[in-house]
Amino acid sequence: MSGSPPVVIWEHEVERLLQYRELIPRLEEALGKFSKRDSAEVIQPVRSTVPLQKHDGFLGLMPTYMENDGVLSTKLVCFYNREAGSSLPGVQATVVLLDPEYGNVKAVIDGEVITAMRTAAVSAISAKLLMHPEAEVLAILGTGKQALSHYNVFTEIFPFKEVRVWGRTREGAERFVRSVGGAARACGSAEEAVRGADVIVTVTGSTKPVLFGQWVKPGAHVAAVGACRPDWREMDDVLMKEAVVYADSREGAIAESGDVVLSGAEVFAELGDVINGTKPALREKTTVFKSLGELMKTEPTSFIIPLHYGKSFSC
Ligand SMILES: NC(=O)C1=CN([C@@H]2O[C@H](COP(=O)(O)OP(=O)(O)OC[C@H]3O[C@@H](n4cnc5c(N)ncnc54)[C@H](O)[C@@H]3O)[C@@H](O)[C@H]2O)C=CC1
Ligand SMILES: O=C([O-])C1=[NH+]CCC1
Repeated sequence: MSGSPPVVIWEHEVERLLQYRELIPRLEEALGKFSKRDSAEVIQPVRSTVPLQKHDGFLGLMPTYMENDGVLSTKLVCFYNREAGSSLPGVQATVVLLDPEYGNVKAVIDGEVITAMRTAAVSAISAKLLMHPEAEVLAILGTGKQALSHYNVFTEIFPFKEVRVWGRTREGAERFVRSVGGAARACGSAEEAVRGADVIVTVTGSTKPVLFGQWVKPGAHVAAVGACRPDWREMDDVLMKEAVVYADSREGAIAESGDVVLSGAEVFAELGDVINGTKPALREKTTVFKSLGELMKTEPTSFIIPLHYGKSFSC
């Protein structure tokens, strides 16, 4: 096996193979394993980041090893602070799967769909655990790739009665609404989108707060996905201090989230702690899930390979 060249699996194939109904339970299991901090289950250091100063962006290196599952991979992700109207992508990713025994590369997999779907699936897990069970109104701030994957999974698995979308430009929000067949409402301001919402998803490239605590309904759940640098924000101090804060990785949130670092908010628990039953899901409180994306690019990667080979492939 070590002599075989790597297989290349690209966007359309990943799209064909990944399904939320399979991804969500596998990610729940992986989040739980990670929070046990058992090195035979998952080793995943906080992402190393290389600044791309000239291009106002960063390269993130995200290795994971799951010894018990025999899976070793790293994601390479570039993310940028783009000007309004830029036609360049905000995030680009590739996942490399290695053989842990030989050290050779087994597969190079497009990371766009994995990043979009995995991130949205983990936010959906946070909402499953932390939102009010009768939540009716979803607000999405942002209109890019993550906005679309979050719209797709949240409307697939929860019965929201209303979906509101706000974007940096009115046209962007209207374009987004048309792209999902008109089932959402474009809002003229973030405040209009957020007031009274039960669940709020922030998926912007903003480096300054776009979501303010004074707008947020008590008891709402916020899945905060953007602002993955220690000096970038999506939420203000009021919200960060009022809410109970959960994260995918405690170390990641403390090192990389400007909303956590600059507000001084405490991370109450990881989602994996809630899944493992070691920390409570405080649904009645206002909750923020701070997603850094640290976790489990490996998990979808590992099951794409057998699916690609019609289940008969052995690693
Ligand atoms: N937590 C995680 O696991 C992940 C986080 N991200 C982050 O999520 C965010 C969204 O990612 P994508 O949808 O892939 O990017 P994208 O480039 O497709 O979309 C970004 C959206 O943010 C908007 N935006 C940019 N600057 C803004 C500002 N100052 N105010 C309001 N809106 C603004 C853009 O108009 C666009 O609608 C980025 O910050 C990205 O770094 C992306 C992937 C994974
Ligand atoms: O996990 C991920 O792919 C990213 N997190 C922050 C920017 C990209």
